[in-house]
Amino acid sequence: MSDIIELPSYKEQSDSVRARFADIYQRPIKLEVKDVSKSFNTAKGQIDVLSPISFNVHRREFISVIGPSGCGKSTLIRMLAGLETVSGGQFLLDGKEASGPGADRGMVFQGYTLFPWLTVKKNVMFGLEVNGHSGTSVEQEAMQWIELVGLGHAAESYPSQLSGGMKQRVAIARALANQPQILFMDEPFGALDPHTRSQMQSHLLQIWHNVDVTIMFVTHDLDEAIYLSDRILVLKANPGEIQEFIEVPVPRPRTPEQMLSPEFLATKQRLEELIHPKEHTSTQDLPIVRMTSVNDNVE
Ligand SMILES: Nc1ncnc2c1ncn2[C@@H]1O[C@H](COP(=O)(O)OP(=O)(O)OP(=O)(O)O)[C@@H](O)[C@H]1O
Repeated sequence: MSDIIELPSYKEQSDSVRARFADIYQRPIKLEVKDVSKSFNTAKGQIDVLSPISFNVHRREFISVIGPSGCGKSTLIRMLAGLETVSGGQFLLDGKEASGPGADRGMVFQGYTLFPWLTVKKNVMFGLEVNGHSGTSVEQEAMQWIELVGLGHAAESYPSQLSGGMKQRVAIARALANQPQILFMDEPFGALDPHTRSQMQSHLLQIWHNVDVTIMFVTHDLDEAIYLSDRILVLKANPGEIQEFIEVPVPRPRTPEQMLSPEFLATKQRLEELIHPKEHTSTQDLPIVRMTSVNDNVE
């Protein structure tokens, strides 16, 4: 008897998943990306990093962006966050052309970007004050966001007293405190150990469940992309282009146990095909590398 499990197509959706996507597409378009491209002028000449790409993101969607190294994921997110100029095309936020950074867009990076000389509470208050909030309500507002990310007990701690996961929770609180329409996250959990990373993923889903915010999340981790997202934007490199925009067929609410479900594995298989096509070679195709003497009995 064969022990190979036949996976369903990643395009197969249960009724509840299909209904969820129908609901998402009915929501207003939060972000409309129209033929946005990017080239850099370098000493060696012009590098075309992103070909014109177009896509829409609906209100309260969770979108992940994945693709091989150098395909332009960070560049795309940085342009949409207003931290990098676009070379061509435009993007609209709530129907209005956006350019430059604004309080309507928040950003969380992989590196810890907290001020080490300020407490957790003061770090979050700083973000609010920079964006024009003032008065006694700033402290209360900051505390609300700190509680939301589960760090009420650490409000008076300094960043050096926090673990990596806690620092990223403060960064999320600081970004959300300005109530952005879209939160851009660039490999925010990339520096965390696997256990903390998976805790942070569940935590982020919980935060997103409680806050009216649309999220675009860059990651290299296929499991992370599937676990978190409604849809996954898969880019290819040289130049960066959209390969596929995948609707994740895994039902919500998500739990880590779903990572072994047929629909999760089918989606992962599809992402592997798109991102690591060369790794789908048989071991017979690999060159033989002899690192031991052929006379050694190693088996
Ligand atoms: N300021 C810049 N000047 C010149 N080239 C740049 C600049 N920023 C990015 N690039 C180039 O653009 C390409 C895309 O970079 P980007 O960081 O967006 O890719 P990425 O998909 O996020 O990569 P990774 O997965 O490795 O983080 C790379 O070849 C990079 O060297």
